[in-house]
Amino acid sequence: MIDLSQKPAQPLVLPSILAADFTTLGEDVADVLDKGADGIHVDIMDGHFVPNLSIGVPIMASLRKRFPDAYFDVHLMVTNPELFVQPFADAGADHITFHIEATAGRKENHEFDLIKQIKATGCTAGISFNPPTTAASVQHLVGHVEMFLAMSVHPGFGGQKFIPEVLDKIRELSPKLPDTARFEIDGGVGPVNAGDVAAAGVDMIVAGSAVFGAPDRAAAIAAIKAG
Ligand SMILES: O=C(CO)[C@H](O)[C@H](O)COP(=O)(O)O
Ligand SMILES: [Fe+2]
Repeated sequence: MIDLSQKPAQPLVLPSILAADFTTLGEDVADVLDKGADGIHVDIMDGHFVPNLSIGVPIMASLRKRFPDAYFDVHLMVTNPELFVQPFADAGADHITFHIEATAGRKENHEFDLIKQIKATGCTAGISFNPPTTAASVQHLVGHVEMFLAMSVHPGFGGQKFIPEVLDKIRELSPKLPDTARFEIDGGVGPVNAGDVAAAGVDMIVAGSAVFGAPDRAAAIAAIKAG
């Protein structure tokens, strides 16, 4: 089980099930957990915040039922995160990340209400920010969330090309985090750039295609951890 308050010796690797085969999802998840994955990244898309749909609460519940001890990192790419926090927590999420962009135009301090709502469920809370969003836009949440998630692709689809400019934002923000908070990156990360992202200050790596699409998943996970 991942404890976000502890800095890991090596970056943690969380395969995104967006790149799994949904007809054999349980087998794919069992396989990557067996091959060294530290947890599973669950991408939730509403067709509104991002131009794609993915999965919903029943899949989360089935995964938790089959994998009672696994760590599930839920990434909400939705316009109204407040509607989905409790359902995903009830379905078995350990951690819930929402997007700062989803709070634009909402009432002042909406992000603090969301963080409070997530923590009230017993989950840890994360804030995500898209490639065009500055690190300064989320800096006021240092000390309030257990995880920062830098998107290194435009959210909505797996298998996209890594946007290297995001590394500058990670270098800017990561030294400001307390030891008890983690920095995650999501999108286009694999063995070829894992060393660069770790050097920039990331200690949790989401990898979809680079793990599920690898001929040797154990080797891919080990290579991402090793950088
Ligand atoms: O949030 C996401 C997309 O919005 C996914 O987690 C991400 O794209 C992972 O997939 P890959 O490693 O294939 O890029
Ligand atoms: Fe994601």
